[in-house]
Amino acid sequence: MMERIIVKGNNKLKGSVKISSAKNSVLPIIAASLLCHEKCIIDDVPDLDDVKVMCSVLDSLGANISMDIKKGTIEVRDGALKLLEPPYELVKKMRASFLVLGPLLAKYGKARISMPGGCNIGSRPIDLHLKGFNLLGAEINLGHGYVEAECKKLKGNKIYLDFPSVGATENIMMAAVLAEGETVIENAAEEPEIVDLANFLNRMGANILGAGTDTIRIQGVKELKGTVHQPIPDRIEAGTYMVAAAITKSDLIIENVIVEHVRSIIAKLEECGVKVLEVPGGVRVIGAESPKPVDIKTLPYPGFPTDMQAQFMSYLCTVPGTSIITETVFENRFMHVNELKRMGANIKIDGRSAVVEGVERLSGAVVHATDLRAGACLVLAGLVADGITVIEDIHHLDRGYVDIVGKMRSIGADITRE
Ligand SMILES: CC(=O)N[C@H]1[C@@H](OP(=O)(O)OP(=O)(O)OC[C@H]2O[C@@H](n3ccc(=O)[nH]c3=O)[C@H](O)[C@@H]2O)O[C@H](CO)[C@@H](O)[C@@H]1O
Ligand SMILES: C=C(OP(=O)(O)O)C(=O)O
Repeated sequence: MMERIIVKGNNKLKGSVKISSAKNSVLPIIAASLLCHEKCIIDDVPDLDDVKVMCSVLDSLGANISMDIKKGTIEVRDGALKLLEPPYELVKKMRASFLVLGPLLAKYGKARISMPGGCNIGSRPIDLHLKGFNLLGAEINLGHGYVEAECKKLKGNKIYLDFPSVGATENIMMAAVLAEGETVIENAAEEPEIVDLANFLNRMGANILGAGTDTIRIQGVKELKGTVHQPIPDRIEAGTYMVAAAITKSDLIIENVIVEHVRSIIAKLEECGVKVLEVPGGVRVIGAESPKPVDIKTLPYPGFPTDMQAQFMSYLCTVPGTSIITETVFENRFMHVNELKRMGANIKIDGRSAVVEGVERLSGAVVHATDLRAGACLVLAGLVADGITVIEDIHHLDRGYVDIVGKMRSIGADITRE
């Protein structure tokens, strides 16, 4: 029998909850530790399935990697690899595995990796990653579902991204740190996780300027050394608990939040009438008794994150009036709509927009998580639904939320896993 999450609606939440380190920072940082032979230590790593998969990818290549879940540290050392081809079985589990391509190419001049393919939120091509590697001088061959990349020595170049892709910016940045000369990434992604990765690389001895803006300049260096790193807090996990406070009309403290990273989420909550106060190390969120509808458009950072779209939709399903949510980052990220409708939500999809009419009450139902954030949106809806919500396919949640059941229980939610 598959595990399920059971939520009983109607409890107010209270107290405080601590946010873990950012999954989307830790994954590229683990990949980046392949770039040197010395020991890299990553502290406070979140206990997530995706992090374990990334460790297995490095392990499969022959890197000496260990994860101490209790202490929350990962150590990677002596990356004398025996293999430059991560196994398909691991790559297909998680798209972020593709981020080892940049480091492998830079350090070993060669790699072979299966194409990650589509997933529930869109087709997710990798053309921008490959265009970048190509401009750095790599020869790329595609065939039989694999990408083969090879180069003698990468050479810096100017790379314009047609879209500020997070993964392409990271992959190209990791390849360029060991290339000869200067690389300039234009229209680069500006997400905080890009800055965290650049800080990690710079501490290893790389020379990267401009991470966090749309132009990143990388001067190649000969080699990198080991370092110790503490990743940034997870802004999407923080946003999810902020919405938990809003949807249940509760007063919650959310600890370990960099407020700057959640500005767009705060702006939208405040537009609804929710109070968000800055407190030392985090935020206090006080739900609105009579919230107002809002329109939301997902955009690359600093715009509203697509990874918060589903969770915010759950909230807006309970806010009287009409809200319009437009998804511009992924072409198919409304899989949660049908599940929310099973819980009594009134949502109509019109192209890349969802028109949400707030309903008086959601009703508990058996629903299934179609992807990670869809799973979170169902937990949030379950917190206020009439009766019992049963969420299936919760392995998606284990990819990206540290102990969501334990954390929600600790603030008063009636939620169990069985
Ligand atoms: C592990 C990780 O960090 N995942 C995040 C990362 O995913 P990921 O790095 O995959 O997302 P991207 O920023 O690359 O994708 C954004 C858009 O660009 C398109 N695209 C991307 C690459 C490419 O070569 N060609 C192309 O067309 C994608 O199809 C998508 O429509 O950023 C997304 C956007 O903030 C988040 O939702 C994910 O949680
Ligand atoms: C879409 C996400 O992750 P990934 O890019 O790993 O699929 C996410 O974190 O919401």
